[in-house]
Amino acid sequence: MAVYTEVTDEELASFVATYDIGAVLSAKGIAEGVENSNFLLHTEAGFFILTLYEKRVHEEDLPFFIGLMEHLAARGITCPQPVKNRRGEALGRLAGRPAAIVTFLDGMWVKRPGPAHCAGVGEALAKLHEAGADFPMRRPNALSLPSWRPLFEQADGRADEVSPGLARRTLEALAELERDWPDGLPEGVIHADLFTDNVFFLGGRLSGLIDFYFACTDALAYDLAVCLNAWCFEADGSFNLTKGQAMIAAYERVRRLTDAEVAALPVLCRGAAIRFMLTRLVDWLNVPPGALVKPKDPLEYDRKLGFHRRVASAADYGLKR
Ligand SMILES: Nc1ncnc2c1ncn2[C@@H]1O[C@H](COP(=O)(O)OP(=O)(O)OP(=O)(O)O)[C@@H](O)[C@H]1O
Ligand SMILES: N[C@@H](CCO)C(=O)O
Repeated sequence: MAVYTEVTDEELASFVATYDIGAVLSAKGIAEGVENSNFLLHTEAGFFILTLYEKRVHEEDLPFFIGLMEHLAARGITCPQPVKNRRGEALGRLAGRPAAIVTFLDGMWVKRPGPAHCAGVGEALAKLHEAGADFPMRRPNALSLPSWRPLFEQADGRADEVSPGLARRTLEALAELERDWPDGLPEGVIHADLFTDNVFFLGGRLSGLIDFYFACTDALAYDLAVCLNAWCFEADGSFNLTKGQAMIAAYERVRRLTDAEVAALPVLCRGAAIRFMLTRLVDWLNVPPGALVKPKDPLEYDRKLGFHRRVASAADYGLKR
């Protein structure tokens, strides 16, 4: 459960009193997520999500995230909407952290996605890319290639404690990525963390997207690589070609990939895998004392990286041309 910051009843009541959403009836820490502290907030006006932004979210980036959620919603993407306080502000401070209240989205995330869910995500991702095209703000991806070696260094020589050989495999993959990382691909707003727990479904249909706190300006096809990693592998570590096909085809029905994006897909998938392996590794080795959080397994992404390093072309992910 991700609650890093505890909030007293008094602090919460006076924070909520600055909004027009009635008094607090209850607030429960949410048993999912690893990044921020999230609470399901029930007030006299209904249900909301209260988020306290933690270590990886920089306060100066919050206007980008808040503005993006408003921009996307205005273009038909269902995502949480920041609730403004009586002074018209979407961002406040609570228990010493930056904090916001956003609207509650109905739906459930799926633990075992099938090809139809993957198709839903492919379509939603391409629509998000199109809807973000005229978003005026920019935010560089703080977790792209230049950050990976420093992240590995934060693991402080302890990678092999997690799995023998992990340090060598990671350093080899990093060197390949530093040599092969593509330039000049079509860029725009990307979600950058569209994992299964950030996509809600209602009655089999995709009903909304959440957790825009890694969103940034980067190669659009990198976002597809993140989703192929997060949605299209089986528990035994194998890549499910049917799911990959469904996701890529649905994406391309909305936005066709360029030849350069198709050629770059394998290296982008390797990059996405190492990004999540490294943040998981650092978190695995540094669980804050007393935090209610279950760190995620870095080795899942080490295995995915191993698969991508053997891939020859985008056809191995199910792209048909
Ligand atoms: N707007 C929302 N409506 C409904 N439920 C939400 C909303 N925002 C968050 N949640 C719930 O809270 C959980 C954690 O939220 P979120 O994914 O934003 O946290 P996080 O710590 O940033 O997680 P992650 O590890 O995915 O980065 C979600 O899985 C979902 O159950
Ligand atoms: N989605 C990420 C956690 C949030 O960055 C992961 O599964 O590692």
